[in-house]
Amino acid sequence: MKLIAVKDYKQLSEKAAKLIIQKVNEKPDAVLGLATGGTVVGIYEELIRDHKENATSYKHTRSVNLDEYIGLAPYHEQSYFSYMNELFFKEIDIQAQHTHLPNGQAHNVTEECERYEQLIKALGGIDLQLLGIGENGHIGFNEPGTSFHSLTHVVKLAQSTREANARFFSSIDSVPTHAITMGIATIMSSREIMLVVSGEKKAEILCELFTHGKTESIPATVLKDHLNVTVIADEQALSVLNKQENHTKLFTT
Ligand SMILES: O=P(O)(O)OC[C@H]1O[C@](O)(CO)[C@@H](O)[C@@H]1O
Repeated sequence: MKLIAVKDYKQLSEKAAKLIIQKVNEKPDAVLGLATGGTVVGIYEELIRDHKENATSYKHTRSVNLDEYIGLAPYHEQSYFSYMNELFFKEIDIQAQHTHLPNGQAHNVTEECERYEQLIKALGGIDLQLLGIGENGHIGFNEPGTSFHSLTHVVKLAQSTREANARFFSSIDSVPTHAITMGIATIMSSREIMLVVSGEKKAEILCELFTHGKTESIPATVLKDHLNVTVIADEQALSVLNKQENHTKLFTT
């Protein structure tokens, strides 16, 4: 894993956006794997700013999102469908029919998982997958213990994940209990992966990611097996790792 250390959240957002813009300029019909959550908000803001100032076009770009809650109406303000439309898609020129999320309202969620997996294949696979990380090491909604061989599937959300995401809802009871997520093998099939990590709350897990061997109890450690992963982390997120002896060996950038 290549590590890019940046000063703060602003620099993280700018750096990550720059790499996404580069990808879209190189390959206008790229398939972008997109993420939700708090960390990536600044990246979408940067991409929107760039789209308005420099006219980077997403007209031919396709997108697939990592995950979606089960049971929220698509237009519920906390559905990831709403999140993506409100915070990104409606501000750029991406075509609605080119944007994809799992359907958390499907009658048959197992079939929906299969459909989503086939869709990613039909699009030709993911060129660049953007990832955040949960405090417990989850990627997408793949909680600790998820098989590294998993494809798109239904997950029961860890209580800690529901608590972490409760800040977006009126109360913890309103946070859905289940979600559909790309599996770990689905994520790993992306040609390139960018993991963004910001803030003190992520410092312990980021340190574990770099210092721990590969283990299904820390889903993100699977990324060590991927040949093209860039981690962008800010000073606060790196604060625990920076205290480790020999940590500089881990830095490639
Ligand atoms: O950026 P945040 O809000 O800390 O979330 C980290 C990760 O957790 C999730 O929000 C899921 O809980 C992912 O979508 C995200 O990548």
